[in-house]
Amino acid sequence: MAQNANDLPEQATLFEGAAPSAPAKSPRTRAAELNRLLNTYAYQYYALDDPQVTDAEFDRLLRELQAIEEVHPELVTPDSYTQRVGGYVSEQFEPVRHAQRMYSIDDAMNLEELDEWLARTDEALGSTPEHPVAYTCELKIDGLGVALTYRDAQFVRAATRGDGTTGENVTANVLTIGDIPHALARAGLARVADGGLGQSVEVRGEVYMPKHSFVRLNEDADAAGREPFANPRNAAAGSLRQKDPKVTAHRDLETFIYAVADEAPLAVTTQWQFLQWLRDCGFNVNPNAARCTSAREVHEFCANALAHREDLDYDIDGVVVKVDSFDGQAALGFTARAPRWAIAFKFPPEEKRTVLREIRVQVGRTGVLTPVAEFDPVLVAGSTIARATLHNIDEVRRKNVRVGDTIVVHKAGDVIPEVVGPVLELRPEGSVDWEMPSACPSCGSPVIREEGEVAYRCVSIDCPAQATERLIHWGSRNAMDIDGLGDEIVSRMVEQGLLTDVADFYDKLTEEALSEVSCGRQTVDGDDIVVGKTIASKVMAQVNESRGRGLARVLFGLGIRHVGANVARALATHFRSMQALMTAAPEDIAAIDGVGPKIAASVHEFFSVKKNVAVVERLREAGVVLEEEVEEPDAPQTLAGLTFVLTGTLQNYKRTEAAKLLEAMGAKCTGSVSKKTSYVIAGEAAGSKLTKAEQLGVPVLDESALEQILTTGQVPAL
Ligand SMILES: NC(=O)c1ccc[n+]([C@@H]2O[C@H](COP(=O)([O-])OP(=O)(O)OC[C@H]3O[C@@H](n4cnc5c(N)ncnc54)[C@H](O)[C@@H]3O)[C@@H](O)[C@H]2O)c1
Ligand SMILES: [Zn+2]
Repeated sequence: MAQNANDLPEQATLFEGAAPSAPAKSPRTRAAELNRLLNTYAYQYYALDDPQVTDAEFDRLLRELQAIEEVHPELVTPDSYTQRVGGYVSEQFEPVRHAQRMYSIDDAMNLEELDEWLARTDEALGSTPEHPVAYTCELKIDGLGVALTYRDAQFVRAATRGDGTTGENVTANVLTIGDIPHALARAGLARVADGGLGQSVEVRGEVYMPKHSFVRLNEDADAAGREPFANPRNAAAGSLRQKDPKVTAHRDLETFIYAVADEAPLAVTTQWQFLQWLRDCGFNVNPNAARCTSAREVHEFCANALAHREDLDYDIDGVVVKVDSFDGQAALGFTARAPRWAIAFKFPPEEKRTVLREIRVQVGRTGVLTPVAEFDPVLVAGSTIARATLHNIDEVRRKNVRVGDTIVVHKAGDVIPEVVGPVLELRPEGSVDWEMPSACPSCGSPVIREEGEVAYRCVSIDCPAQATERLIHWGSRNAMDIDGLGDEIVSRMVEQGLLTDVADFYDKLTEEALSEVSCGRQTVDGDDIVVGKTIASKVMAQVNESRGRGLARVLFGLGIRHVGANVARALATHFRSMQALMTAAPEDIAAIDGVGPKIAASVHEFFSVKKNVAVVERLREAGVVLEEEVEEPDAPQTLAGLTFVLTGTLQNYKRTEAAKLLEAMGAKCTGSVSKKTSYVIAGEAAGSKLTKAEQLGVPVLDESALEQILTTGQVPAL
């Protein structure tokens, strides 16, 4: 075990909220004030997907309110924040009343609180050394809770948690999420009271955005001058709660399902069995779960989860510990806002204090000036960070940070370094608000701020910073992916005139010249260290290889304003060749899903500049592929593991043709019926195979069922 949960990092004191020295208020006043704050913050968080304080700060305020109410029960009102499940129902969506309430989960902020809960629960359920109470430990996915309803085994509705009683109907949006089965798979239905027919089953889980997709989405937001999302949870919520499901479809969302509204019709008796049932039904279930029968095992699971938190491609904010047996759960029941049979062990936020030394302005490849906080290096969540983007001047103002401030930093969604805010008590005297420079720090041209835009930019065509950033961007991971092209080396090459535009990589740069470039470091004797032959040849091999990356990456790499990785892919998929895109009318570009007039205008503008067209032509001459091979997406392998036998005459298919289609979804098709056959599909005048199937009890489907399988990828309930 790499880390013991007892060694959890200490939590930094937070920067806002009631200062410890605030004059004592009456409990009633403070409780009212806390309720007001909590409601405001919750509204911004749930309704607007735009949190104004950190989760740790929010939880601290909630805890303070709970503590006051514990001592003064007379202050507990039905509408106190402690009595409700946070969340809002936006008028954008049709309201949905949940058949069973959706709850929050009480928190354990440290191991002592977790142990207290375990001891209390053990006691309530009469745990003994011979028959210890079992707990299922699961990762607490930091996403957005949703409820999915299946009727007659078919997906019919999705709703957000909302305020727990009423949620938002987001069915159309959820339909665009790839991993949600449209029909419950057979293996799971076998364990529903009447085979699933006529039953309405509501499962619950979390919609989340993978970390790598969150990073890409924010890169796109930066390229388009849109506001980035604060963390993957907000990105997921913002993406799902869209008026237009088409927008949702372009966002990468995934799910983990872990609960059911009413377990009565299911032939399972524990959470552990239930998770298997969900898998049998075809749901995505998180593989990192454990059934534990002692506090020690629960601790181990928590420590392990914390140690591996960063290896996961999704954000987790703790571990949920649940009483395993459904009978035990029923015996304990619920409070007003949470089940008594579950607890969320919350990971401490990895927040650190450091000192902001400088706000440096970076000139991006599109000329946007970005303020970047440079602070004393600190170790946060496993790596040392020393800078974080502040995005734009509005953000600098909102965060209220000044050079010289002691600041709190963390990693948003565990990945992106971020300044949380200043520790105001430690602000040095005489500090002043930071101002955007009026001239470009790279070329000295005056900077401008376009009407209605947050960004300041340098519009000088020959700005060397823009050239450098463009060249670095061309080599970046989501663009041409040229490994070994460090920022320092690129800017040296620009200074030395080796590189001016991206075509130079292919028709000008030589291994020889690259090997002589200084990499910005010096030997102890003060001599420049150069790139050298070995690295130069590796980089040039990557440059050569990058010729074949395809149109989408080229388009993204060119750094056209508003064209992020996702838009580039949409354009490449639609037009398939640079030529077609370059000659396309703006209306045709704008008509593509997820593009629109603003991007279309920007693309059109880019190709109306002669210099840009010349660079593209040189890329073509240098053998860079400017076409996109669009592969037809493979059908999801929803029938994997199933064996079919086709017999008789089908009306609309040849048997071989139908077999091919089933095989494309992962099924096996054989010629003879055995005990291993999952299904026989029988057309007209089926003979001995049908009889054999009936003898062996192999289920028989007709052509309309086949039709359903081919359209939904799932075997309909029998
Ligand atoms: N920053 C802010 O302004 C702000 C405002 C409001 C709320 N919040 C944050 O939101 C959270 C409180 O929200 P909450 O009431 O939804 O509680 P919660 O998110 O802490 O816990 C309950 C939720 O956990 C989810 N969950 C994830 N994995 C699960 C699993 N394996 N099993 C069961 N449930 C699982 C479910 O959706 C469940 O509803 C806190 O973290 C709080 O800090 C922040
Ligand atoms: Zn400039």
